[in-house]
Amino acid sequence: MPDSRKTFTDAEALDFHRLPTPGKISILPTKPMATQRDLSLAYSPGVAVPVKAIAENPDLAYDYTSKGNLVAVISNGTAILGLGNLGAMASKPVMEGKSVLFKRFADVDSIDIEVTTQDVEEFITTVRNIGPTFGGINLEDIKSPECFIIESRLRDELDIPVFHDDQHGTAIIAAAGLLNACELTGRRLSDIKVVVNGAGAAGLSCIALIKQLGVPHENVIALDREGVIYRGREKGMDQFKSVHAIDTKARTLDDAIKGADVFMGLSVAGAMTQDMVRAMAKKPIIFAMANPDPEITPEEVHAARKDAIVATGRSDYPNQVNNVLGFPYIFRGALDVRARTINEEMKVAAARALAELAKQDVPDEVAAAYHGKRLKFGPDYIIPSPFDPRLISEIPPYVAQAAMDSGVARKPIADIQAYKHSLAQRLDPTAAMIQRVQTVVRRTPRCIVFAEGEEPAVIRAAFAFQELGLGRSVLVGREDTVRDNMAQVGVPESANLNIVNARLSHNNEIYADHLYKRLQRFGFLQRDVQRLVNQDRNVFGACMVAAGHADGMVTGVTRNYATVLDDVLKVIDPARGERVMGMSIVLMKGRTLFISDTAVAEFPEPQELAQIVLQSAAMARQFGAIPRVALLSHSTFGNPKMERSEKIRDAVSILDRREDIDFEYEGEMNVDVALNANIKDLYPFSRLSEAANVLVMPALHSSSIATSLLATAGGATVIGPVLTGLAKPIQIAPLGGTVSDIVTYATVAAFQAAEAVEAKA
Ligand SMILES: NC(=O)C1=CN([C@@H]2O[C@H](COP(=O)(O)OP(=O)(O)OC[C@H]3O[C@@H](n4cnc5c(N)ncnc54)[C@H](OP(=O)(O)O)[C@@H]3O)[C@@H](O)[C@H]2O)C=CC1
Ligand SMILES: CC(=O)C(=O)O
Ligand SMILES: [Mg+2]
Repeated sequence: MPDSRKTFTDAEALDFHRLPTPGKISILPTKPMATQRDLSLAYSPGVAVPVKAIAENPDLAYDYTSKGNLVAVISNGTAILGLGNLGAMASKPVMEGKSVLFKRFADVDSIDIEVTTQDVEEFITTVRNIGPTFGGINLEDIKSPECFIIESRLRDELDIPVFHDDQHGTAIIAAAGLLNACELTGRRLSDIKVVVNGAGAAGLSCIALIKQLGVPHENVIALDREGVIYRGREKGMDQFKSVHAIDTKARTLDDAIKGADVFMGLSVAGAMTQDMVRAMAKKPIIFAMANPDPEITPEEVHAARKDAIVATGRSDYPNQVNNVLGFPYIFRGALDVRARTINEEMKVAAARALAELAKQDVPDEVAAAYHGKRLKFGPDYIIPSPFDPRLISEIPPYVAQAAMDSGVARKPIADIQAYKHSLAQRLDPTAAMIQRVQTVVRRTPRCIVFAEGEEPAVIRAAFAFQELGLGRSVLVGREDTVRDNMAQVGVPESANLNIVNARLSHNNEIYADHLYKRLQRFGFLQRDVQRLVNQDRNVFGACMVAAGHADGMVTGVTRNYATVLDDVLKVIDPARGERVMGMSIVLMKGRTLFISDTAVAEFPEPQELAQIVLQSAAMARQFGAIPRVALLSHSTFGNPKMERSEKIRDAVSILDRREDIDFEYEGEMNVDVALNANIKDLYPFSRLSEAANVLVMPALHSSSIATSLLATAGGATVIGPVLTGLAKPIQIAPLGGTVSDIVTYATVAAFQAAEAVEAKA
């Protein structure tokens, strides 16, 4: 079945996994390993001290090793998503994916382990023997009924949480969705008739949890490949299915679905038909949760019934009922109290907390995940989105509290409110920032010119930009070449990308006139500017933006920064009262820094530095930060006395004389004083209330060296230099930039254009 929703090609999925480094995870040290002394402490002989301590008291492994924040994702590949038994090795991409989601959503360190056995005893022995290494074990994609035996035995034999995600993770999310869908359709759990297709790991666990929440045993019909699981059936039965067998005349899904209120699919793609949907009760609730393709698509359901509430396991439809909403947060809460297990109380607490969260007002970041659409509790929003940044603070405290109340916490949390507040800081700021930018862009989609439109990477970026709902893309280039390259990189003809050939454009004359007016007194003849418009794609693209035929431009992949900037400045002036400058956004764990000027002014004078401070603060604000600006130097508040520091001191004095500054700034100071709260205590008169987040550098070489160093040696993500101070949004991507670099810069250009529109409104 061709998947019309897919926004990537198979080749892109493979490249994503292969490049730049194979796989999705790596391991980082948390201690310095630089000196002989470090080595003596970390390894022999220093390591002997914690070894002896743990030998005496194994619980100390939580204090002296990474155990307490480490979860193993373990599979044997016997039920990979809905793809079936494809073996341990084939399951590795999914398991790495789960590991990366643990980290991304809940800052849980996680490693995937694929066990190459389908023998239950062998699998149990393997996991039992390696179990104590971890703070918890997440079993994944192990087929039923073996998964039930494996999980139950390991839960008994290990004193850490062992959680089969496909069973309980899925059940928790499905139960949360069901609670809300019932509320929306005026149903009580005690009255509903439920059909569950798929009586495996996920299906049977969903049935158990919804029964625990109040759905009567007789009201649930379960089906497997053999049809209805009725009392007395013999074929294909086992003790786990038998528990849910009921007295019924129904034998097939067609029989069972008649008049049902709820359908839960945990089986395979295409198992449900439109006729079955039509046969259900009023306002049917349909959770088609098979992955990667559901039992029935939302389009098919809605074509058959307008009154249905539909959920799937996929991220590209509303109502994603997927265990990604559960396992990161459930383990976060469990690990933080060093829980011995994840029990029923903790699961119910998670389900109820998730259901409640969907009813609260939705923040912008969530809207971003839904292409800028505002969400409100209702049929298309019964469950929070996986990108909801509130999940990390809202779900784990309930899980932790339930663990404490039910007596399975080794280390109770004394102040649960303080714990709740600490959780948000675990999120990587990169994702939050990108989401904030995308929210604004999607709310006001803009048209962006990709000046180097014949380049394969640029074509792919333009396609991705449009597919991500960030705006319209215009490629500048010769149509034949662009189309040939589109075919080569697998961008379909139907992609609807606008291609403009500079030489053939009917606006050519307008652009040449515009340029001639600007350049005639700078040695350019009419024919010179005509040649520029025809031949220089940066000039042509910038002319499109200047004339209002596009909202912004991205370029820079094929030419050096200075040349590109020079081309652009031929066409576009600085904004009134501003200077053209570059700001780099540096994202490191727990910290976002804005560094400027990283692009233009080589040795800024005091007046220029003051202007850089003003623009940097404004831009940091645009990106969602409360600016605290440090004007950096080699010296701190006059020590040591240096000639170059005088300029910085003068810039501070200029700022001091202004009366319109509504943000914190201070200088001159060295970077350690700006960023290190302890050193800051030596200067109690400093006007920075906390560590600085905007660093204004004394010169271009220092800003450029600092940002490159952070990126290469410090592992930071650096976005930029983001160009600012031009009258129109133009962004210059790095020479040889990747597809994702180009998309990022195009998004920033679109963000600046959208902000300008919003500021005018
Ligand atoms: N959205 C989510 O978060 C999650 C979704 N899932 C999805 O649920 C599905 C099942 O996963 P899981 O429980 O782990 O796998 P299992 O292998 O444990 O169970 C699969 C079940 O589906 C049944 N089945 C297979 N084909 C059909 C069919 N045509 N009609 C009715 N029943 C059928 C099997 O029947 P039999 O017993 O006769 O073999 C079995 O009971 C997968 O598609 C998976 O992607 C799973 C976990 C989470
Ligand atoms: C989501 C998931 O775990 C599955 O489909 O198996
Ligand atoms: Mg799974």
